[in-house]
Parts: sequence; structure tokens; C-alpha cells
Amino acid sequence: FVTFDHGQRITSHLGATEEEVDLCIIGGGISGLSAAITAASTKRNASITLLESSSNIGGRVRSDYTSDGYILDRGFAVFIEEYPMSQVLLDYNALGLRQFLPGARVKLCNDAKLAAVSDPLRRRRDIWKAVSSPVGSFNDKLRLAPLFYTVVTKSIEELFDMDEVDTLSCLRGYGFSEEFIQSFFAPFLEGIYLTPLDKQSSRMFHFVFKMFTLGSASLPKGGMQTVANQLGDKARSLGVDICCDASVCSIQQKDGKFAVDINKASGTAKRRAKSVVMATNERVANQLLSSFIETTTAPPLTQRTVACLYYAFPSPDPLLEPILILNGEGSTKRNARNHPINNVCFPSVVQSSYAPNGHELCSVSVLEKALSEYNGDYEALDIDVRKQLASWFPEHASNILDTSIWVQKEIYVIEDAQPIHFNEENCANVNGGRDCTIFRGEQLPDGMYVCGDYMATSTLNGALESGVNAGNAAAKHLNK
Ligand SMILES: Cc1cc2nc3c(=O)[nH]c(=O)nc-3n(C[C@H](O)[C@H](O)[C@H](O)COP(=O)(O)OP(=O)(O)OC[C@H]3O[C@@H](n4cnc5c(N)ncnc54)[C@H](O)[C@@H]3O)c2cc1C
Repeated sequence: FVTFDHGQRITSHLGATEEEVDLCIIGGGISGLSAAITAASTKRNASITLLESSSNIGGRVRSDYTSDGYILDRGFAVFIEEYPMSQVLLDYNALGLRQFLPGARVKLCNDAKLAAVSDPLRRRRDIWKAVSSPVGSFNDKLRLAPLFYTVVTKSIEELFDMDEVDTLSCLRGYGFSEEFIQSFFAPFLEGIYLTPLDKQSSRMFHFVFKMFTLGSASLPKGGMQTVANQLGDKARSLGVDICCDASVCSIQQKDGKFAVDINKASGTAKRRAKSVVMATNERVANQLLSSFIETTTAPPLTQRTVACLYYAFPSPDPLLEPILILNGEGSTKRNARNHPINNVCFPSVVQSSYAPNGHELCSVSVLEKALSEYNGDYEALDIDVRKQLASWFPEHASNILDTSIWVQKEIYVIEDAQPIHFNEENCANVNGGRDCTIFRGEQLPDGMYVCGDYMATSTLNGALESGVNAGNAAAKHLNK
């Protein structure tokens, strides 16, 4: 069993000498990479170093490639094609994206089959399926119309300008039944934002619902890692020096410059930089910025944990459609002891490169509430996941329960997976990102900037946006 905390292994090619650079970016996740690209393309010829503590770039967007041919994203994630900033910064063709079908399949409590939730706006031919689906009453389906109208007719900015309430209240406000909320919206949105509906922001709900209504969710041919790799390649082509296995342990201000101390496998290194972009998560930023700000004013944002269990097995898949499967069995049979599953996907049906020929891959997401019930007993979790899956796919039950046929490839437990985006000070619910010169309400020194999803929205789009803001600000500082 593996727990990833975004990197502590340190082996570096950095020289031990103290080198002078224009800009030092700390953190090689999506926000740091987007800051690097932005600064390097705005301020040509600037010397820019990006320091990443783990063995590869990507941060929370990482994949492992097993020797027997599986791609395991570190936690189930989808590429949302409609994100405005992804459209600006990424080459979709080169990612070789394969799309999920719109909608979802839902395991309802008293139904042996997986029910379909269709999206007739994206697939007109599914209109009858949508009307006749057992997920939600006729009234619920009528209530979808004003929701679709809102997200389609309003711009992202307008959606973020709407009054903010928690998502559960927002859904009740649209008039959806509790049954529909629990069987569809709860597993869908909690699978995205990893937190209960009453702790999610209605702005983030409208935003993501717009993204899913207007565009596809997909998987890249080479796994989610290739999203980060593409950004890394772009940054390198603009002259950015990317150093992995380089963990920044302190930053001080000396003689008008920033002195950055780095730990690496072979010892230590230093950089002196005119400007610094902090692109770690909020918790690490809080530690590294402690000499520049009063860090005691408010506790860091709540971060959510999620687990992902991967199983490999011989073809065929229990479900041949490339679609997300939600646990709609209700609150007692979701995210609970004995019923830990929130959502399931067969990535190899969406993108065949995720498994070798003749084999398939299943990913199961388990949220924090269920994880806490197992208290680190991943063997028990595995058994319960298999039992629950076997009950969903009875024709495959004996294979699913047989550990030599459905082979567990990995369990990822990802701490600090996402910052909270509702009802906490400075939470991650700001479209376009907040002021990158201010960290947790405090002004940073001239030349120092922060980015990360917590500075915008807790999404890949937010990480990209916040990186662009910090990269632009750093380039402007270097021009002074
Ligand atoms: C399992 C999972 C699924 C997700 N699914 C989706 C999804 O489907 N859609 C979506 O929009 N979003 C999704 N997200 C959220 C999205 O991945 C994140 O919002 C985004 O990747 C955050 O990027 P970041 O650059 O802000 O932070 P990070 O990715 O955390 O990057 C920070 C980087 O800083 C490095 N670092 C830390 N300390 C140091 C140090 N001292 N020195 C040097 N480097 C350091 C870390 O190793 C890391 O690489 C998901 C997240 C997870 C965990």
C-alpha cells in the first residue's frame, strides 16, 4: 500500500554552488508549471529555475506506469475539456484525449441494474433514456431545465457573481427531491470536490456543472501525467530549468534578493533570486513563508483526503460503456463502513492505453468519511470494496472476489488532495484567482508571489489561472 504526500524523495542534479537567477519557482505542480510558462514567455531571456521536491513534475496530477503495462493516475481524475485556461495552455490533439459518455450510470438501492442518467443536451438521441430513467422523478427532470438554463446562459463570471450558499441548499432551492440529490448529485459532486454537499460552494457547483454541460470529460492517452508533462516541455522549450528532487527548505531575504535553500540527495544547494513564486500547496507555503508573514492569524484551509483503489483483470469489462459509475444507493450504503465506494470507472474502456491488450483496469474512489471508518486497515477496505462491486456486477462477482483474477494494482491514499472551497476564510472559490501578492490576508515582500489551486478554485483550471497570475506578476517585477 502506498501513501503519497507529493514527494519527499530527493535526488538532484542541482549543483551545490549558490547560483543567481532572475526567478525561482517553488513547486512543479500545474500552477508552478503555468507560472513558469507565463513568466518565460512574457519576460524572454529571464533565467528561471523551477524547483520540485519530488521525482517528477505534476504535483497532484501524476501517473504511475507499471512494468506490466497499466497506467495508474494517482487518484481518479478526469480531464475537463471545457476549462478555459486548459484551452489556452494545452494542446488537446497532442494529449490524444478520449471522451467519457455524457451523463453517468447510477447504482440505485433497489435496482439490480445500473440506471442511466443521460444528458440530452449533449446527446439528443438520449432524450427518451433521460425521461424514462429511474434516477429522479419526473418532477426532478423538469427541475433540471432551470439549472441547465442558468449554466448555459450565464458566463462563468456571472455564475461566480451569484449569491453563494452551500450546494445542498442550492439543489434544494432548485426543487430537487432528496432522493434525486442523494442518488445522483451527492455521489457526482462529492466525487469531484471530495467533501459533503453542505460543505461545497454553489458557485463551484454551477461552474463545474457548466463545464460538464458544455464539454466532455476525457482521459489523455498517456494518463493524466501527460498534462503536466506537456506543460513541462513547453516551459523547458522557453528556457526554464526544471530541477526535480529539489526540496526547498527555507527562503530568506538578503540584500534585496531572495536566498532559497534547497535539500537534495547529495546535500544542499542555494539559489539567489530577484523574484520567487511559491507554487506549493497552502500548508507548505505557510511553512516556507513563515519568516515573511504572521502565520498565526487563521488556521490553514481544510484539505480533503481521497483514496483510489485500482484492480486489473482479464477482459471483458463488466460495463462496456465509457461512462462514470456513481453509487446512488443512499447515504447508509455510500461512504460508509461495509459500503465504502463513492464512484467507479473503467479507465481502459475510456482510453484503451490504460491497460495492456486483453486486460482491463477498474478504479474505485473512496472518500474521507469512509476512509476514516477503516482507520488505515486497507485490507478490510479492499475486501469491502470487492463485496460492494460484486453486488453491483453479479455476473462478474466470482471474478471480482477472486484476488488472483481481479488483482489489486495499488491503493493510493492522497492527503491534501483538495483545499476546501466554502465557508472558510480565503477558501478556494475565486474565479480568475485572488491577488498573488497577498498570502492569507498578508502582504508579501516585493517580488514574491503565490499561486496554487487554493489561490483560485480547487480545480486544474484554478491551478492554471493562479499560475498565470503569479507568472505575469513576476515577469512585471523583473522588468522594473
Ligand atoms: C485525486 C485527485 C483528483 C483530482 N481530480 C481533478 C479533476 O478531475 N479535475 C480537476 O479540475 N481537478 C482535479 N483535482 C485537483 C487538481 O489536481 C489540483 O487542483 C491541481 O493539480 C493543483 O495544482 P497545484 O499546482 O496548485 O498544486 P500541487 O499539484 O499540489 O503542486 C505543488 C507542488 O509543490 C511541490 N512541493 C511541495 N513542497 C515543496 C518544496 N518544499 N520544495 C519544492 N517543491 C515542493 C509538490 O511536490 C507539488 O509538486 C484532483 C486532485 C486530486 C488529488
